[in-house]
Amino acid sequence: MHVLEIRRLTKKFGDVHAVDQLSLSVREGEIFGLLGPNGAGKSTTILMIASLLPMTDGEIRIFGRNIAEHPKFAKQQIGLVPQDLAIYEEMTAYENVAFFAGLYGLRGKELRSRAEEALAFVGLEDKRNRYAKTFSGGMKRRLNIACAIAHRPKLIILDEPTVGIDPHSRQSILSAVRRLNEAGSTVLYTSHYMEEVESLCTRIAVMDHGKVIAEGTLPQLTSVVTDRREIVVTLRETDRVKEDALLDIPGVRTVVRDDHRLLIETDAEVNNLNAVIRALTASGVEIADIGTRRPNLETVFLSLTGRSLRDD
Ligand SMILES: Nc1ncnc2c1ncn2[C@@H]1O[C@H](COP(=O)(O)OP(=O)(O)OP(=O)(O)O)[C@@H](O)[C@H]1O
Repeated sequence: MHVLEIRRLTKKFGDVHAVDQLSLSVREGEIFGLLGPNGAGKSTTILMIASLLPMTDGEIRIFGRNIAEHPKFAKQQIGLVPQDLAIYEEMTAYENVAFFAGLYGLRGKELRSRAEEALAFVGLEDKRNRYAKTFSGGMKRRLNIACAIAHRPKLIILDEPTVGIDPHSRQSILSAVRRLNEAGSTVLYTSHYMEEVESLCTRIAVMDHGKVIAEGTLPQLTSVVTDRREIVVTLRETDRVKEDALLDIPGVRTVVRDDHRLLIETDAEVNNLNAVIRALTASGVEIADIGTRRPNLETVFLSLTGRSLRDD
């Protein structure tokens, strides 16, 4: 059964194709990852799924029903955790969750027990009476999640829920997502952190410029680049790097600068590490660290687009 089906979804902002003929399906029970760099179109896609932004073209179905024809049904099935916090600073944690649960039609005893349950889910039960304005960034993100899940939605959509928060809150959020999934919710999770998507998601769509450029399980996605390996060099500064010299080395396919790192995609069977080190030192750069790694989602993105996922 498909919880979500998107067909040829398009959103234009003037001349910008934020989402461009995007099609994908999410099956019941999945944690489906939407991975892409900033500006790929993830948030725009999610806002259209949640009926918060009109689409330019295309179709979205939730449990087989077109959301344009069944907006109320669609809304009941979805719990949206938006990227921008949607909580009230002047209300307590409990009041926030109860308010959103009320918007979804919960009342009385049921509302109270579901609100408590949602707070416990994100580990905020002992902070229930504290005002949201006193919370840390990570606690606000967790409260944001509690607000979206009290009505027990079948599809939970989280838009980059771990951006800019402390490691403890990040782990707590990832664990809450796993437990929500184990308790029966299907999850659509967007991120530009490849490590999160790799460890959390059962299936992944890689997005770039409003389109899905690859889709599958992690082994399926990385199988297209098993003949590759990545040399990751950390440098004191990348100004002096001569990309042409690196690209002349046998086996080297692409060279991408990513902040203070150089990502060099190379054929797996060619032993060219020494040649890379020689080329770098010859151009006068100082190597802080160098290593190789097997293909991961970043390699997949690099080989498909010639850019780093963190090229933002
Ligand atoms: N309201 C808007 N008006 C004009 N352009 C927009 C609007 N919202 C988004 N865009 C543009 O659409 C494209 C996709 O943006 P979107 O926010 O969906 O990307 P994203 O993958 O979610 O990235 P981020 O991680 O930065 O949120 C970008 O080029 C963005 O500038």
